[in-house]
Amino acid sequence: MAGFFETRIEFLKGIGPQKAASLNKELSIFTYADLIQHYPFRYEDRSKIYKISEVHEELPYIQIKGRITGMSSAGTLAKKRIMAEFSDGTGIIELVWFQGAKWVVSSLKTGVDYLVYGKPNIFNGKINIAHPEMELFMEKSLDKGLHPVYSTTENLKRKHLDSRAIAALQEKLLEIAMPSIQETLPTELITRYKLLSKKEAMKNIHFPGSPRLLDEAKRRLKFEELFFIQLRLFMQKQMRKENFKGQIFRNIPLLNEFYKNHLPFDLTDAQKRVVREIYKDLCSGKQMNRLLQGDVGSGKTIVAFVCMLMAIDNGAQAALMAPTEILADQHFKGLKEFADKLGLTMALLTGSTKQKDRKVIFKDLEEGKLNFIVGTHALIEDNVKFKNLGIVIIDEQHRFGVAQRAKLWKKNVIPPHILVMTATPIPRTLAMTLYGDLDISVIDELPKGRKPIKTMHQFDKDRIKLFGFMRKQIEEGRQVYVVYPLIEESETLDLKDLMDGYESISRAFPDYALGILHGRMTPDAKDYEMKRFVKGETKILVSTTVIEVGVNVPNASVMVIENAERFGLSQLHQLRGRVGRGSDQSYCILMSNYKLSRDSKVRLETMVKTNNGFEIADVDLKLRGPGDLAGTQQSGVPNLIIADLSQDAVIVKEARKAAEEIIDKDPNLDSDENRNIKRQINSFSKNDLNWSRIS
Ligand SMILES: Nc1ncnc2c1ncn2[C@@H]1O[C@H](COP(=O)(O)OP(=O)(O)OP(=O)(O)O)[C@@H](O)[C@H]1O
Repeated sequence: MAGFFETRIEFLKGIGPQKAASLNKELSIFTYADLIQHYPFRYEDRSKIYKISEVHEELPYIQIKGRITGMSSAGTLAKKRIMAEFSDGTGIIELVWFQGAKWVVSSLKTGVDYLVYGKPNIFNGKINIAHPEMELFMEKSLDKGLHPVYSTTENLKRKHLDSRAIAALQEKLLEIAMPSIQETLPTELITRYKLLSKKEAMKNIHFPGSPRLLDEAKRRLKFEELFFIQLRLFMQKQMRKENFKGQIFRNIPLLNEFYKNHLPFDLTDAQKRVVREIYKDLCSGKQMNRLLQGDVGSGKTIVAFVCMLMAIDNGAQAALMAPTEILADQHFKGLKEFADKLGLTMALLTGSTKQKDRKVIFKDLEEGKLNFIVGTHALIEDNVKFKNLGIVIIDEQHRFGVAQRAKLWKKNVIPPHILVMTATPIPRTLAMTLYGDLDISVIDELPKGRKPIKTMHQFDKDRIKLFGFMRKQIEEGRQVYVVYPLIEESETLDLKDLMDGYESISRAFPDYALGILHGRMTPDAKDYEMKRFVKGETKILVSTTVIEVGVNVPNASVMVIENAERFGLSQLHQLRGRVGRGSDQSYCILMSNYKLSRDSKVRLETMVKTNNGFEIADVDLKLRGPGDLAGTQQSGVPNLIIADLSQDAVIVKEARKAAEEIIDKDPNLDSDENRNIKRQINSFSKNDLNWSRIS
């Protein structure tokens, strides 16, 4: 019954044009497929009755049975609160209704038993339930089993469809839909991963037969959703490997010379391993698409340079793209030293490169006079053309979109090899989904002699102690960063904080030169301040987060982060990564006031507890959820219907493994056992539906 699920919902009995309009508008439900995939967001267990004496605020939704023993009200007319005292003989709990609940007073009775359902909260030291669901108690109301609760069309009052009404629609739809629900996974996978069938899963996700069946239904549907995402990623990767030839860069004379004569240190084993992995790709004849993950300070830049040499060694050009001007500039200066020693030509291209210099750069690039170029996203512009671009290295990919990555491809007849470097640790589950079509290399080792950074959390009142500590470090020859938050919405206010901070530090350190750095300064002024700090002329750099990513001043050993509670975890980790880049013991001091939200507390405690970027990323993902991780919004976190990347790491791994094995064995899904998958995929491309849609 192809097309059944594309039927518009107004054809379902009980949905007239008004209800349909409200479902369309409020819940984006247009078709049977949309409705059946409008899964409950929680379930109510109406079989258990709690004693009031057992109730505490940590419990989720609960049910209690008892009588109203008194009513009262408080507040002004506009903000009126109505309270009922509710007792079951073991204790008393308060039920509360806020404004607009006049009917409560008139409809509630004393002297009769009620079943009350809601979420217990604590208010003024007392437990209460706000806006509970209430019904007169009858034996039959103690229904066994779990009841679905759906998000509803609350805002359109007149055409309101509450959760019960939606449940009734689901019941009707399921009944007629059953014969059309097709299995989307091969039997072998269902058996191996002990999954429910699609039909069973759909039935139980809406109307669970038991808590165990509900868990299994969720697992099955999450698995399916993630499996098809992974499958698509592997298919894309496979297609690229088949269709795109890569330039072969086998000769490495310059690289050898650099390695023997100019490399300032021995590469770590992890760096060597990654260089080998990349070299293998560049000799393979296939286009490389690789993600290089390495924690802050793990030495990715030198690996990038070595890879660029591989291209230059074979007559091609290389490009390195950074997310900010400061960083592009720093890469340029760092790499120029090496380039000069090897007699290579290079240029820097950013938004502030002057027009007349641009013209020269464009010409030289196109004529092949430049071996490599470092820049910001200015490199993506259409008028930047190369003679033969062999490799593109993108630092901090998550700030560029996937689309921008694709644009770079088109800069050469044979697409350039692409290496994406990221220091922001991405939790593995997210990396698998965001970068699942890339091969991944990891630098999981810091250069020798690095001491773990000591992190401390201090309160604002400890400032005198802090200044004493900073002074001691400076006297020992080190330098200090003091970072203030700068959040766009409150930029003026934050800038004032920064200036006040700068002034109080200059009063406390009249004998030392200070620098200041923020986003509103001109590029020249920023450059001047940064240079002074790099040279060691300024001892303290008071800055906003413009120094967040990649800035490398190995002599700086103290990072003070003001209002640390206002930063996200990955940002704190990035900032901390600006110290501990040399062999000195380094410190990170997180300053905050006393009043901290629960999340801020977890963030600061995590920072104190661990230096490991991946652990930090996992906590971050749990706190914020995948869609919200810094910079990932536009870069392809898929819109998931049921799976949750922050909770479902195990299922992501299983689904990925299953997808990989299938594509390895049967890349075109031709075998009989994969026909369910193929049918499903064909239906996606035909209808352009979400990848987890039912066929
Ligand atoms: N094998 C090594 N031995 C000693 N020092 C090294 C080694 N590799 C890199 N370094 C030095 O470590 C510092 C950090 O390296 P780099 O700037 O490449 O880090 P990164 O991985 O880019 O980190 P971030 O993402 O924080 O910028 C630099 O001063 C670099 O010269």
